[in-house]
Amino acid sequence: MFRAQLAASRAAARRLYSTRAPQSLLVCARNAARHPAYVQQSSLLQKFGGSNARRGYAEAASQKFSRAKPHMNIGTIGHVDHGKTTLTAAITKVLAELGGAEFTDYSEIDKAPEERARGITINSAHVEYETDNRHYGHIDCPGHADYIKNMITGAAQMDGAIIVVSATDGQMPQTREHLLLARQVGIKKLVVFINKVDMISDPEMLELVDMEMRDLLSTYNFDGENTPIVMGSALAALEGKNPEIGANKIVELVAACDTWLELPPRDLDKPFLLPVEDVFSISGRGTVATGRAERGVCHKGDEVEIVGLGAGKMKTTLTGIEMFHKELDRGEAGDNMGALLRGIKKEQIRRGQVICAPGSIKAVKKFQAQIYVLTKDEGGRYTPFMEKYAPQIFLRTANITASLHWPEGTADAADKMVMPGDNVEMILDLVHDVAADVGTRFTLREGGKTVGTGIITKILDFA
Ligand SMILES: Nc1nc2c(ncn2[C@@H]2O[C@H](COP(=O)(O)OP(=O)(O)OP(=O)(O)O)[C@@H](O)[C@H]2O)c(=O)[nH]1
Ligand SMILES: [Mg+2]
Repeated sequence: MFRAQLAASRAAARRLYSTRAPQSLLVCARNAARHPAYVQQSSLLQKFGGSNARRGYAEAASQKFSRAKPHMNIGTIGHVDHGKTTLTAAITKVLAELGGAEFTDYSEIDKAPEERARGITINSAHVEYETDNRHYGHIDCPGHADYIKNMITGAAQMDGAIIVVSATDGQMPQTREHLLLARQVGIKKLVVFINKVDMISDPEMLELVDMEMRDLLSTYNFDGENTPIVMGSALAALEGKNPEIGANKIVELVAACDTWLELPPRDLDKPFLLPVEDVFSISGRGTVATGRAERGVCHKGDEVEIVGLGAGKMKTTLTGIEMFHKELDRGEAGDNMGALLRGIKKEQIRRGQVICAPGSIKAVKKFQAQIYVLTKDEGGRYTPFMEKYAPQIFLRTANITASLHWPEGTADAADKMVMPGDNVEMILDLVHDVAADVGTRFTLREGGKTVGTGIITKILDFA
């Protein structure tokens, strides 16, 4: 169905193009011709991330606060029942009293709405709050599977997280699994909240949990030594009792987020990258590649590189930038643009490649990735697969066959099955090279349906 859609939108784009002045660099194919991941990404972005969240904030802020605070997406992660939702509610409560949030009660957070991310249903609640320095979007998921899906698909990308661990249990399997996933999806820093201290009378016990958590953080390559650890009771804060372990600790926790968690670089500050969606040849002017700029800024006259699908490192110059049939001197992340390329023939560039700042991204042929395999209810496979399974991977606008293998040293690799619903780390061997980095997300498709989603954790082979 997607192919048909794509063909139709391209045809529409061509028709539109043929009715325009030939000088026009066009960007007509943009909407429906976009990679499905793009459609998802942009709608999700609108919903949770980027500009809309900021706009939403700006609207709220215009009534109360200054508009100038930077935005950051965080969330609560950790083992089942350790108090993630209670803590989320408590943060909104305490900050509401300080004028930086609207109180969202436990029950409202826990009946999280369903969101669809690339065919995967994720239950997640989003709340917002702000401190003196920042505006936060905060995500809490009701179930372990939802955290896994959310983190791998980036349905609501977390730039940092609060890992909640109950003082009564200490670290548990999902504490570890969420830490590993946080590492895999590129979260660099975490803050720890040791919860339920109201149930512990022995201070040595708390010290033990503190030490254990620092060790565990270091095991997963976080800065265990310096990570702030706050001990308190989310329930006390939510119920407005014992401020010394309740509200005061929430204030301390939020201050730790403000100072320890680092703001992600804005898309505009990253090196320029434009995934090529379509290519046109415009008589008298040359070759134009169209697409939606993913990150960075470009200017007319910039030197750029074409990467992926056997391009090597083809260098060229951006001789024109156009949006909505107007010529511009500058394009930036989020723009649907046409890029006129000097000395490049139409046959030399194609959908699936990227146009980027020279040296900013490499073409890869083999990588390791964390993959979530969709269940049949999510539209995925009915049956398990084994090593050497070869689906199509959709990465930005590229569509490439890849074969899956277990990492070296995996026991019983030849017999090991991957079941729908599994979260696995595997190696992908690509038929063609593609521009990609650690942290790049992709989907796995087979017979026209999405069967999985993944994020690159390690590059193993460059083109
Ligand atoms: N005594 C005590 N109980 C707490 C505290 N924080 C949370 N709880 C209780 O622990 C239970 C689990 O809390 P939740 O906030 O639902 O935990 P969760 O981590 O969101 O759980 P899942 O979403 O199911 O993984 C609830 O019964 C809470 O009332 C606390 O500080 N002290
Ligand atoms: Mg919960």
